[in-house]
This record gives sequence, C-alpha cells and structure tokens, in this order.
Amino acid sequence: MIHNAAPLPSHFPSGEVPTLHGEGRRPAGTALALEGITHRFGEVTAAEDITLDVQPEELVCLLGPSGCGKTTLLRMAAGLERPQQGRVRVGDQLVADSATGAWVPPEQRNVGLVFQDAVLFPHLTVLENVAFGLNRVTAGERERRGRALLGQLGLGPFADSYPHVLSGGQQQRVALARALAPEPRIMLLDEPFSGLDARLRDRIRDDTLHLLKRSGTATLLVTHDPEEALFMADRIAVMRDGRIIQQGHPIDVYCNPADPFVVRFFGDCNELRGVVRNGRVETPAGTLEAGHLAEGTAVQVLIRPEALRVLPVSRSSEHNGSHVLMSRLLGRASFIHLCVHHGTDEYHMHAHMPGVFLPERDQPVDVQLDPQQAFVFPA
Ligand SMILES: Nc1ncnc2c1ncn2[C@@H]1O[C@H](COP(=O)(O)OP(=O)(O)OP(=O)(O)O)[C@@H](O)[C@H]1O
Repeated sequence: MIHNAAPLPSHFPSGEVPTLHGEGRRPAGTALALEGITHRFGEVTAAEDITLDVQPEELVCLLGPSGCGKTTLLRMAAGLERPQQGRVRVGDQLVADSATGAWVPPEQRNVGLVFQDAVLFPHLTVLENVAFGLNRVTAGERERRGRALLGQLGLGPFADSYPHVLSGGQQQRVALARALAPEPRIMLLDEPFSGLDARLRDRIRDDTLHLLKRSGTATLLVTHDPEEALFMADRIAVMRDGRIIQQGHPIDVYCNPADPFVVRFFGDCNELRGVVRNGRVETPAGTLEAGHLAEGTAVQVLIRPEALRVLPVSRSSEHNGSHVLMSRLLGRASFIHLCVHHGTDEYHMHAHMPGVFLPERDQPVDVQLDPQQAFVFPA
C-alpha cells in the first residue's frame, strides 16, 4: 500500500544581528517547566501527563497535528489557562500549581506572547506599540530600545506610522518586537508565521530565528509544520492526542522516529508490510536490518521517497522490469512514480531525487535504498 504526500535573503548579513541582552546578562536555570500537566475539556484530553522544559537560550518546538493540545500547553505557560493537574514554572517562579492553587496571572509571569494574528493597538504608533510593555524604564530608554528593536527587524522607517499602513508580515514583526522588548524570561509563539504567504514566511522565520538567538531568549514555538520545526528548533517535542510521543534534537526525531506516526508526520512515505527473516526485512527496493525485532515478527516498513535512488538502465531481458510511471518537477527536487518489480509482485513507489531529474515514462530503472531513511516497526 502506498500513501501519497528558499528563504529570501535575511535582513541581517551573517554576524551582524544586534544583541538585545547585554553580554553577561544570560539567565541561568530552566526558563520554562511544565510538570505533570493533565487537562481535559469534557471528553477531550488536551494534555495527558505532560512534562516539558525549555532551557535558557533554547528554542523548543511543540509539533503536532491540529487539535493535539499544543496551544493548550502554550496557554498554560502564558497563564491564560489553569492546569487541572500539574505545575508550571517560569524561571525560578512557580506560577501555577494545581495541588496548592498557586497562581500567578499572565502580566506577572515575564513571558512574551505572539499569536498567529498580530493584534496591535491601532491608536498607537509602531514605536509606541513596541514600547508599550516597557513601563519600568525612562521615556528615553523606552524610545531607544523600541527603535533598536524595530531597526533589527527592518522596521525602522515605520516607527512613527500607525499599524494600519503595515502589511500583515510587518505587523507580525512589530508584534514580535513588542513581545521581545521587555526581555521576557520566555517567548511563547503560537503559529506566528502561518498567516503569511510562503516567501514572506520564510524570510520572517529566518529573521525571527536570528533575533531570538542573538538575544538569547528562551522560546517555546507551537507549529503544525514539520519543516518549520526543523528550521527553527534546537529541540522538537512531537505531540499526538494530548501526549508528547517523542522529544529530542531535530536530527534524532527525524532520523530515529519513535513510531510510524512520527515518520508520517514529517512527510508521506512508501508503506509496505514484511516479516523478519534472519534479522532482516526484505523490501522491493532492498533489504533492511530488523534491529531487535524477533525472527518471524510481522513488520511495517516506511520508506521516505528520498530514500529511493533511481538509476536509469538500458532495456534488457535480464532487467527485472522496474520502470518509471511518471516524473514531475517539484522545484528543488523531482518526484518520480515508479513501478518496482520484486519477484512476481509489482509495487507503486514514490521517489524524490534532488534537482531536475525527469526520466521518461517506461524508462527501465534500478532502485537503490538508503537505509537511513527507511524504518521498520512491528506491524
Ligand atoms: N476552551 C476549550 N473548550 C473546549 N475544548 C477545547 C478548548 N480549547 C481546546 N479545546 C480542545 O482541546 C483539544 C486541543 O486543542 P488545542 O487548541 O490545544 O490543540 P492544537 O494542537 O493547538 O490545535 P490547533 O493547531 O488546531 O490550534 C482540541 O480537541 C480542542 O478542540
């Protein structure tokens, strides 16, 4: 059975992103900790015994499909939702504890919040919006910091404009600057780029990443977009149905997925069935190690399209008959529909090849398998 599935230049030439925090002001200790959070809305379990931390300067992505509970966790960190069970800490401060009823309201948590739709104060200028939360510093310092942040995000010329003259992407950057201005202990970003068109989104993502990293701000980013998580995250926590099913470095999550759901979530793949024989599993494209799985175990095999290398060969009577059904250019890669012969069986498989690689229909091919992009799980 087969399941079918450039950033623009940054504002900041490499190494030129200004620093928000002064040197030596890096915070110590965990920036955010969610401990044993369980939360239900009626029959729906939005969070089930969630434990997650964000370290200083770290960018953690909560990644999962719609409705899995990402926003609920972010809202608990922000203080917009009280956990029915569990604790929340921001820095050293216990801000919510279901056992004792301890509760610190959002405005006292030292968190920065940015949602999908930037909501700016329409009656304040862009600079006044950014300086809004800076009420403990002098007017001069407010203006200096506000202008510095706007400059870092390429919005300096708009400082004295009102929000309605800005594009959606510019408004989103102002919202980011406003949230960053008070130097929060943690930034909480909920799908902040999803309302933007693709090219603008790539650019704002890139600018945001550089700004957060240079400012050393710990960040929890909610996204349903696996590419965004890979681009932004130091650590990814994959969620499904209110649970974190895997967390780790992006490479671990991508290359050592915990289960088929995680593999599929990063992109459609070729799915096959097999059986462990002599510690290995045979597939139409090649043989895979079965790891610790016992002899005779029925398995499912998930093969990413990029795991398949397609080699055109000349037509001959010795060739096994594997051939191209269709080729399409996706842009940076080419997508090839294959009919792969294996014994007396034929399999429809999908391959991704880098660049422009468009073999014609019926072209005989050999297919090679990169085992690092193929995964075996008990069926
Ligand atoms: N206030 C609420 N009342 C009732 N159900 C809610 C409420 N908030 C969230 N839910 C439900 O809890 C579950 C988790 O929702 P949540 O918004 O946290 O998921 P999500 O992963 O952020 O999804 P999305 O990406 O679509 O925002 C969903 O089934 C949602 O319908």
